[in-house]
Amino acid sequence: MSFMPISLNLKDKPVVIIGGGNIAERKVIKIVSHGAKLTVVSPQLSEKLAELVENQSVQWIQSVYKKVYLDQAFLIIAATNDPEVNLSVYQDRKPNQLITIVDQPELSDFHMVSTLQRGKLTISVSTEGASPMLAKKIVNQLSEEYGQEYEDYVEFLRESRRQIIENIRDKKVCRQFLTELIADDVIYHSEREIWFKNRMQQYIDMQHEQ
Ligand SMILES: C[C@@]1(CC(=O)O)C2=NC(=C\c3[nH]c(c(CCC(=O)O)c3CC(=O)O)Cc3[nH]c(c(CC(=O)O)c3CCC(=O)O)/C=C3\N/C(=C\2)[C@@H](CCC(=O)O)[C@]3(C)CC(=O)O)/[C@H]1CCC(=O)O
Ligand SMILES: NC(=O)c1ccc[n+]([C@@H]2O[C@H](COP(=O)([O-])OP(=O)(O)OC[C@H]3O[C@@H](n4cnc5c(N)ncnc54)[C@H](O)[C@@H]3O)[C@@H](O)[C@H]2O)c1
Repeated sequence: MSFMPISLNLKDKPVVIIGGGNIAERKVIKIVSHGAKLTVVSPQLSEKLAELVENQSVQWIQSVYKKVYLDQAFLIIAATNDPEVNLSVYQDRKPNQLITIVDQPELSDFHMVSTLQRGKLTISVSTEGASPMLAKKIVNQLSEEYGQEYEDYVEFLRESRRQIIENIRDKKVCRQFLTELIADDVIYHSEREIWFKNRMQQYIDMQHEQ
């Protein structure tokens, strides 16, 4: 079996995590940063999770696991330290609910991946549970090649692409210009906005001459 990587928009989506320990904490911090509506079900919470509950970033149901808590969930994470409880969460889920069981990668519908974020650029690495540490190591290596400068660069690409599509009618020319934008010397160009403006003018002039 192989897992297909996709990017999820979790804004305001209900996510339920069973268990409030170290592993739940790591998952919660990532999920909250993507705007999900998170509920943690657990008799106890780690210190950091308690802080998130305190500042209302996360809702806490102070209880042991019960099936009813899964009702509204879009995603479910079974993250207790009791394999039997994690397994019942798995068995109780509805067919349209996606679940991760932190101690059973092969039963899970999805895995959290190791990611490098540079603004709108996301690089994700997965080993499907074979070695999360290797995933992390590869991300660390990539973080040197794709430094902070990519955040501004990808913003520049987004805006430039919008302008190109708006102003250049010929699809082939459009593609040629878009390809020029991803050359290495553009990434590190100190005055790339000016370069882009001039280049755009050249393309527009060529368009008028035809
Ligand atoms: C990517 C990352 C995201 C995140 O968790 O946020 C993540 N684990 C991370 C770190 C990490 N996890 C573990 C260690 C200790 C070293 C070790 O044991 O290897 C470290 C290293 C560290 O902490 O530095 C132990 C571990 N992890 C799993 C098991 C269960 C098992 O294998 O049975 C055990 C053994 C439990 C035990 O028995 O002790 C299972 C899963 N962990 C996953 C994701 C999913 C598969 C992702 C993939 O393979 O690519 C999957 C299947 C399910 C899931 O949780 O979604 C995050 C990357 C770090 C980062 O980027 O910061
Ligand atoms: N996926 C991963 O990345 C990863 C990494 C390391 C370990 N693990 C696995 O994750 C498990 C949890 O690890 P941890 O370090 O977070 O453990 P932990 O002991 O810190 O936390 C366990 C949490 O589960 C809660 N809990 C226990 N029984 C419960 C129940 N019936 N209902 C609701 N909550 C309940 C506890 O109150 C506690 O908050 C480990 O047993 C291990 O198998 C997974």
